[in-house]
Amino acid sequence: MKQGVQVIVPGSTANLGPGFDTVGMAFELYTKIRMEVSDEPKVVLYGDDLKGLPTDRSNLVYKMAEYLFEKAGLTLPPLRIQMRSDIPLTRGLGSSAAAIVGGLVAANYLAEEPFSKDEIFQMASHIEGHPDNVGASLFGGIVVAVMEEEKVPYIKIEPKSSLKALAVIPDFMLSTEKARGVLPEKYSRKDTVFTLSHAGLLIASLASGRYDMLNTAMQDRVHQPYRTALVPGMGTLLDKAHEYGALGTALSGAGPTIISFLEGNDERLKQFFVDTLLQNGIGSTTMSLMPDLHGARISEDIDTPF
Ligand SMILES: Nc1ncnc2c1ncn2[C@@H]1O[C@H](COP(=O)(O)OP(=O)(O)OP(=O)(O)O)[C@@H](O)[C@H]1O
Ligand SMILES: N[C@@H](CCO)C(=O)O
Repeated sequence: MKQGVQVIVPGSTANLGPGFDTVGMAFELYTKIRMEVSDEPKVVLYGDDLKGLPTDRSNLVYKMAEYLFEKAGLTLPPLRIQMRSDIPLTRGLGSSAAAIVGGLVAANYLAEEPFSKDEIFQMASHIEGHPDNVGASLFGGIVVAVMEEEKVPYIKIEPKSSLKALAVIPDFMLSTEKARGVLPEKYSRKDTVFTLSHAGLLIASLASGRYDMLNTAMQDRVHQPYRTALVPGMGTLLDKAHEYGALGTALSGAGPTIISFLEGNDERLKQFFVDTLLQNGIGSTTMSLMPDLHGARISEDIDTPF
């Protein structure tokens, strides 16, 4: 067994409008995890972003190591896990997916790689319940995936180097569980066809680099209309961001972050985002984001200070 490893995992946006539970895109925004065999179990958290998370075996990353070792039929030794993250927690930028992918990838390395990357993807998708964020975190770029019983077939698309994003992150958390709880069980044929056809156009637009189509393509009727009530100002942001230079805009994952894609300067859009949320009584911060093209990466360097 290997004695230690460091893994860097990108955060991501999921859905991009109509690609609900299907499409994810990774960003240069990272969770860093160092996992080492130790005398006793311990999780050490650095920085403000991870404040409040468990520092014992109940931490999600620790649980992923336990899960992977059990699946491999191995006994997990006590681990010391150190972690820091730039991904805001519970805001729709894939923090849980990055933790799941990071824990599995690090533990797989310690266990001498009993599982392939595709098998890790399957595990991560089933644990998270959908493949969109975990696919982007694991593989980087834009990942389109479908979840079947046994397999999770996917295709990775590389965005053009001109494509970037602007995220506005409201000053409140919204758990994925709560944001999924407001969705209906059934949809009309009209809303299903609307969303299917826009999802098709979204993938064609991303695969061909026809980003001029994104504003039309990123509309959906499966989740955003039901989640609007959870994020004051969201309706205005989705309707009007195009007028401030956005190519297309959506709720990021389960929210509350809203994300726009763009190719030019984002100053006007930033102001519009912050002002609109403020008018709705919500403070926020913005992040200019570049796509991450590589996904989770392993480093054997566990000697430099964390
Ligand atoms: N680095 C981490 N270590 C341990 N647990 C984490 C870590 N990051 C996230 N989590 C867990 O995941 C929860 C957030 O998951 P949730 O799915 O609600 O939000 P998200 O992943 O940030 O957003 P979204 O899925 O919409 O992109 C946190 O409350 C915490 O329990
Ligand atoms: N596809 C998921 C992403 C958040 O985990 C959702 O929108 O609920």
